[in-house]
Amino acid sequence: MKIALLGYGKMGKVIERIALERGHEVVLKKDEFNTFDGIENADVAIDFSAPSIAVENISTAINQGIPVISGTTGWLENYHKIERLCNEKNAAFLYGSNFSLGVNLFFELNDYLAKMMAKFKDYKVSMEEIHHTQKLDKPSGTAISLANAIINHTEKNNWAIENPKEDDVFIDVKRIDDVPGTHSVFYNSEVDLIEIKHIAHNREGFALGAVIAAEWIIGKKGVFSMKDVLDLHK
Ligand SMILES: NC(=O)C1=CN([C@@H]2O[C@H](COP(=O)(O)OP(=O)(O)OC[C@H]3O[C@@H](n4cnc5c(N)ncnc54)[C@H](O)[C@@H]3O)[C@@H](O)[C@H]2O)C=CC1
Ligand SMILES: O=C(O)C1=N[C@H](C(=O)O)C[C@H](O)C1
Repeated sequence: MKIALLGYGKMGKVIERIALERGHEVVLKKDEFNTFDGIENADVAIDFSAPSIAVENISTAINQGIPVISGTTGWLENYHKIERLCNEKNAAFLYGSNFSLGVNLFFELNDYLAKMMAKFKDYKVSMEEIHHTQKLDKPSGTAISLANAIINHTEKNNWAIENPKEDDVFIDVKRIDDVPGTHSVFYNSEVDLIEIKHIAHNREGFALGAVIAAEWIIGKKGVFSMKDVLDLHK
């Protein structure tokens, strides 16, 4: 398949290598120094760019009728706008806060644990996310997905990265050089601590997941998530 890479930074480069290894072709590497010229030749667009540019990248591809995979985080206040555009244009769009298989399994584990812990009020839930110092958004998109699942199943109503209120899930955000992404969920009581943790060793898992999602979305119409790609919940 012919791929337009929207964003050609740390992730765009790993995605390019994995896509070429899997026999695909890259027809556009869009960054801040060029235009969308050539996007019309793509079968699919993969957006790993920046919070400020993601909506423009995704809308441009959808308006051309090109299916889009987006892994960019930090733009979700505009998610419904993109969802509407996708439906209006009868196009295909898939956002994932994290494309790695490991994190998507971790999401399932987090969901199960949150459901189970909801009735054990002695345990206080909190989270931690650690990423490299170049990351633009906080908390991470993955941390927001994890927190939203906890909010769905417990009496928590929101998440907070500072001064948490009683009904907030506190997310402790840490930035340390070269950390690809570490997420932990804690349930702490007076007597013990339950912790679940995912550590990405590198960016390969994110990139492979994005290419697999791009292969999967060809020929489909609608708004999807990684649950659809991985056939979880079926
Ligand atoms: N969903 C997932 O599995 C993952 C998501 N991410 C997210 O993907 C995004 C990109 O991550 P990285 O590649 O590490 O970042 P990066 O900073 O290394 O690369 C971003 C690229 O976006 C493009 N870009 C930035 N500003 C632009 C502008 N104003 N106009 C046009 N192009 C622009 C440039 O090509 C830049 O190199 C981030 O939002 C990050 O949080 C990162 C890893 C995994
Ligand atoms: O910016 C990153 O690097 C990452 N971003 C995603 C996020 O915000 O959750 C996914 C991964 O943790 C790496």
